[in-house]
Amino acid sequence: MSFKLDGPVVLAGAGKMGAALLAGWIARGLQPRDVIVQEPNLAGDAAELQRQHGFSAVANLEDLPSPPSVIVVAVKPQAMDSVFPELAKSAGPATVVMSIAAGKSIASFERHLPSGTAVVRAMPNTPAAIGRGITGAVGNAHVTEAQKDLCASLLSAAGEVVWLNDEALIDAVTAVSGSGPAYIFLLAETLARAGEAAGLDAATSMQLARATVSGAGELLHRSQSDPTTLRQNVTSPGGTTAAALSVLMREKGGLQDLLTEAVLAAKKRGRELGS
Ligand SMILES: NC(=O)C1=CN([C@@H]2O[C@H](COP(=O)(O)OP(=O)(O)OC[C@H]3O[C@@H](n4cnc5c(N)ncnc54)[C@H](O)[C@@H]3O)[C@@H](O)[C@H]2O)C=CC1
Ligand SMILES: O=C(O)[C@@H]1CCC=N1
Repeated sequence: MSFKLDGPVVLAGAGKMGAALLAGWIARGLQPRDVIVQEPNLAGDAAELQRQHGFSAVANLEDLPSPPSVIVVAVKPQAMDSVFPELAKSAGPATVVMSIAAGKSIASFERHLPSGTAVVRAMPNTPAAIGRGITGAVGNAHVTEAQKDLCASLLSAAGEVVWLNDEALIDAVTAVSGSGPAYIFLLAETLARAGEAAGLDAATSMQLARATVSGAGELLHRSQSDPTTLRQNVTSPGGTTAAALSVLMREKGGLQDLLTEAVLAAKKRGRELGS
């Protein structure tokens, strides 16, 4: 994968999501000398990546040596007010600012950045760490084709990219795929506990649940069939799966109701984080 750069790629915030993106970029050929991480507390996966690859790190955005091609903002939405003034000083006229912060609108960045600054708002997810993430993204009118290509290269190093033509959809993307991995991990946890209730020991039940969730995910990934067909393939008429699905798919309070309520709660929280 090629990254066309006029200046460094700066990652502001190398926590869980920032480190996942960074791992993807380096794995797909972004040279560590082209990366600067801004992180007041370099630890965990990001510190390990630095040990392995030796990119530079600074504590503050004001310490950057030259205007970046792109600043990827991966700090918590709640911390953004302290980041905006630093961003405004460090972004040059050719810098694209790409935020992955939940809820934070393009307009909130534009208010703090010099007029005409290119801003992309993106929402990735943690499978980015293994190149199997998916990101929804949308840019403002100042994003050039070259800047869009650069952002697309950085995001596609982490998996699939879906460009949206309406920023209003980003909170829904956040609720489905940004937060979505947590729903699937909860499914694995819950399935393991349910296995214990059915008589299995904890370790065996977790082994079965983990392999089932990851195997079903991989089958969905590789198969041409849609999820409905794959589900039907498991379900023998009058059999065990049908018995379980009659509980999960019951008309009131079934998985459909619960997941819809959960996704709408995540979407609402995204809006709140932005205001
Ligand atoms: N964790 C996830 O699954 C996803 C997270 N996001 C977004 O990514 C962003 C980061 O989330 P996580 O990586 O989960 O959080 P995190 O807390 O693990 O990482 C945030 C990092 O930003 C650093 N940071 C850098 N400059 C900072 C400053 N000036 N003030 C405060 N902290 C500063 C913190 O030290 C920390 O390491 C959030 O905005 C979140 O909405 C987006 C998609 C998925
Ligand atoms: O929980 C959050 O707010 C972030 C955004 C999407 C996933 N994690």
